[in-house]
Parts: sequence; C-alpha cells; structure tokens
Amino acid sequence: MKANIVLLPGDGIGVEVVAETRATLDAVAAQFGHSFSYSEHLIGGCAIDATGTALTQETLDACRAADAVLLGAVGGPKWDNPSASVRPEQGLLALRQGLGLYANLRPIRLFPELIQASPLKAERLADVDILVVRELTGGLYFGKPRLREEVNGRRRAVDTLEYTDEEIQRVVELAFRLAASRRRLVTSVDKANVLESSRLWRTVATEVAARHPEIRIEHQLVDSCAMRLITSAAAFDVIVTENMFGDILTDEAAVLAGSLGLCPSASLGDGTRGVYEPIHGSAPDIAGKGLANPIGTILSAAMLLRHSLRLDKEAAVLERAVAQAIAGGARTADLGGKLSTQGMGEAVRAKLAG
Ligand SMILES: NC(=O)c1ccc[n+]([C@@H]2O[C@H](COP(=O)([O-])OP(=O)(O)OC[C@H]3O[C@@H](n4cnc5c(N)ncnc54)[C@H](O)[C@@H]3O)[C@@H](O)[C@H]2O)c1
Ligand SMILES: CC(C)[C@H](C(=O)O)[C@@H](O)C(=O)O
Ligand SMILES: [Mg+2]
Repeated sequence: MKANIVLLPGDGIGVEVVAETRATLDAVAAQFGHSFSYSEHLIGGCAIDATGTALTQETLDACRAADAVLLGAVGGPKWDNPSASVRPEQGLLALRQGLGLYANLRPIRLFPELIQASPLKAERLADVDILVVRELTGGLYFGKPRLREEVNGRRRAVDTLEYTDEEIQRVVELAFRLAASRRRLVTSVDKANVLESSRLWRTVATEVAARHPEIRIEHQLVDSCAMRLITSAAAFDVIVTENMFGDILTDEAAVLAGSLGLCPSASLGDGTRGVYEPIHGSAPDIAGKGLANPIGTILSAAMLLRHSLRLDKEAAVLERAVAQAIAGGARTADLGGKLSTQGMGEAVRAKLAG
C-alpha cells in the first residue's frame, strides 16, 4: 500500500528517535512491498525559532491531509522562560486539539528480559499488562479561564479543570471497547472525594459501565492509584482517566517497564487518523549525544501501522522484532547498555530481516 506519513521530529531527542524510527518503517515497507512517503514539518521550539509560533497552519494542514503523523518530542531549556508568551508545548496541545485527538492510548508492557532494569522487585512485575487511556483534549490543559495577573500587588494565576459529560463519555466508552478484547476490567481514576469535575467523571463512567455489563468497572482515587501502580500493577487492565492524572500516572508506570524511553502511545480521535508519539519528552540532559532509546518511538510506529494504516501483520512483525532485539541483549544507556540510538534501531532492523 501507499501511505503518506507526516514526521514531526520536534526538539531534543525527538529528532534522533524519529530518524531511527523512519529508517525502521522503511525496512518494514521494503519487507512487505509498501511505499511510505514522508514529509517533515516543524513543531515546538524549532517552529518557534523559525516562525515565531509552535504550530503553524502549514504543519496542521499537512497533518490533516496525512494518513498518519509520527511525532518525537517538543520543548527544552531554550524556550523555558516562564514569562515567554509562546512555548513549544502549546504546539503539541494545539495539534491534539486541532485534530480532535481526545484519547491517548499508553500501553505499559514489560519485556521479561528487562525485569532487572526496573527498580521494583521482580515479583511485583509478574503479569503486568496495562493500557492507560488518557483523556487528551480537556481538563486543566484546556480549561478557561487561564491567566496570570497582579491584583493588589499580589501575583495570581488560574488554571481551570473543566469537563463536559460528552468529553468524559466518549473516552470512557473507548476504554470499555478496548477492555472487551483484553481482561475486561476498567479502572476509572478520579479524585471524586474532592473535585466536582471528578464527581461528574465518576457519574458518567458509571453510566457508560451500565451499557457494558460484561466488563467490570472499579473506581479508584488517583492518589491511591499511584500507590497501587507500584504495589500491585498486575491487578490493572485498562485504566481510564482525565488528562493530567493520565500524564503523571503514565510516567510513573513507565518505571514498571524499566525506562521511560520504552513506552509508546497513540493519540486518537474518531476515525483512523492519529498522532503517534513516545510518552517521553525531549530529554535535554541527553539530547544530541546519540544516547536516546528509540524503542518508545519505534513501538509508536507499530501502533501507527495497526491503527491508522490497518497493517496488523506488519505491526506485529515490528513488535516482534523489538522483543527479539531486547531478548538478544540490545540495550541503550537507559537500560544499562552501550548501544547508541542508531545501534538500537539497527538491532531492531536486523531482527526484522531475520
Ligand atoms: N510529548 C512531548 O513532546 C513531551 C513529553 C514530556 C516532556 N516534554 C518536554 O520535554 C522537556 C524535558 O522534560 P523532562 O525532562 O521533564 O522529561 P523527559 O521525558 O524529556 O525526560 C525525563 C528523563 O527521562 C530520560 N529519557 C526520556 N526519554 C528517554 C529516551 N528515549 N531514552 C533514554 N532516556 C530518556 C531523560 O534523559 C530524563 O532523564 C520539557 O520541555 C517538557 O515540556 C515533551
Ligand atoms: C509536553 C506536554 C504538553 C505533554 C503532556 O503533558 O501532555 C507531555 O508531558 C506528554 O506526556 O505528552
Ligand atoms: Mg508527559
């Protein structure tokens, strides 16, 4: 098949991991006789430097016209001035909102050979297989009012945590549909003991659950959920939660896998369009050194093949190649190894061919 893929490398290690993933997608295409064409566009800090804005209309239009989008990461110290009026992260948020990508799927799967890479005891990691469905276009990230002001000589700032029933319903519904082909348990995570928006979340989640009697629902407060992710992660199947809780819980859950650099995601709306992005950021501490682990982005590309291009077999072959490379001892520095970003990509491609 022919597919038109937009690449948004962004900033920092985003550039490195996307380059390695493109080479890997090319290897998949060659193996199966597909033709993927790429167009690269600016987002984040590099877009601010070139155009003054973090997401240009040109980039957004290209993403709208593409079959799928693969994104690296945005941000970095260069653009971190707290009084700057434009920030790299705004580009990513505008992209998610502009494409209507209200659900971010973040699978947390463990490679048996990497159990030692996690700081947790091996017995706590047995049978861990979690899918976090993070709401992506609502909550604190987008609520209005949002402002900073000075009142009577005091500085004051406001963010707003706002959800409508429709925003909650569509993402929880998706979580239930996904749970149907897994272990049939949805954990809906909120802070309903304190937040009004969480009480609405819990009410709507309960209504959605009533339409899916074959799937169990449990409600869990976010603070104790954070603890249970460490003490009994294997008890979770699908977790569905609001935007910021999902952001924080998934970086925590990445510790189960052994490195943030291993974890992929798919940002989806209605239809097949999606943005595929590792859950990590631009990692300024290691950027430009060839140290970044590209696996999170390569596994995001596998999700791209499956969800946006409907190439299930190719996705499975790519995931198997990653698993075999890791089983064969391929390790970047975050996993205690010596391979460069490129070396890790090559290790995966070697398993593809074999
Ligand atoms: N989706 C995104 O674009 C995204 C996500 C998170 C953070 N950010 C941005 O990234 C910048 C840095 O944020 P941060 O330091 O809090 O988070 P980060 O995810 O960039 O890095 C956290 C730690 O994990 C390590 N790490 C991350 N990815 C890795 C990889 N692939 N291989 C090996 N090690 C890896 C880093 O070296 C660092 O020590 C900020 O500007 C932030 O806004 C962007
Ligand atoms: C960079 C930032 C806007 C982003 C988020 O919070 O969504 C990141 O942390 C992520 O997890 O993709
Ligand atoms: Mg994050």
